[in-house]
Amino acid sequence: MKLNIVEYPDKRLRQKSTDVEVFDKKLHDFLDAMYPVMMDTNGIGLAAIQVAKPIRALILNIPDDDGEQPYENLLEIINPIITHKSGETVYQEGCLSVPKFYEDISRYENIVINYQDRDGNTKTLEADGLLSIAIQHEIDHLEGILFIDKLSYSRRKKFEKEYKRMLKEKK
Ligand SMILES: CC(=O)Oc1ccc(/C=C/C(=O)NCCc2ccccc2)cc1OC(C)=O
Ligand SMILES: [Co+2]
Repeated sequence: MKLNIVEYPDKRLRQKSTDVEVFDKKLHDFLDAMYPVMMDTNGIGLAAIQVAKPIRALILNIPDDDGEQPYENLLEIINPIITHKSGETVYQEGCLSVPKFYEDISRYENIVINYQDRDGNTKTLEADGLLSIAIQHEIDHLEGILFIDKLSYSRRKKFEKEYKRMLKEKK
């Protein structure tokens, strides 16, 4: 199945995603189809809503020390729940649905999540660093929240102006 990335300001990105209930081949095929979409656009994280499927599923492949993203680093996180969060960290985030924009966003430094894998098995994951940031960024997508929503009023205004200009140039 060919999946295309939905880009801001498309209203579909604002939908709240619903829990995955059935862990069948259809789900597996969809997760398999998400992977090249993320990897072909230099992504490190992608939520299902970004390919127009409002289900609580996200994939991550955090680059390792030499910047590689081997397939075995792929994380498929379904129905995530954050059970612990602490500390604070700031990172310049980007998003495949908001191309060419990067902004400093504050997130929790450490989180623990419960989630299910593609077969419905419940797992627990403790994360810090880039993985923690990425998980929080992607879980926001499941609530219809984008990283640009976290900008101050003035920074958001600046973003909207620049983004509108970029959209006009694209036409
Ligand atoms: C031109 C452009 O838009 O560049 C990009 C922007 C963002 C991205 C990917 C962003 C991404 O994977 N974000 C996942 C969430 C996340 C944000 C910050 C830290 C961890 C995880 C890739 C880009 O490269 C291309 C070719 O699109
Ligand atoms: Co994103």
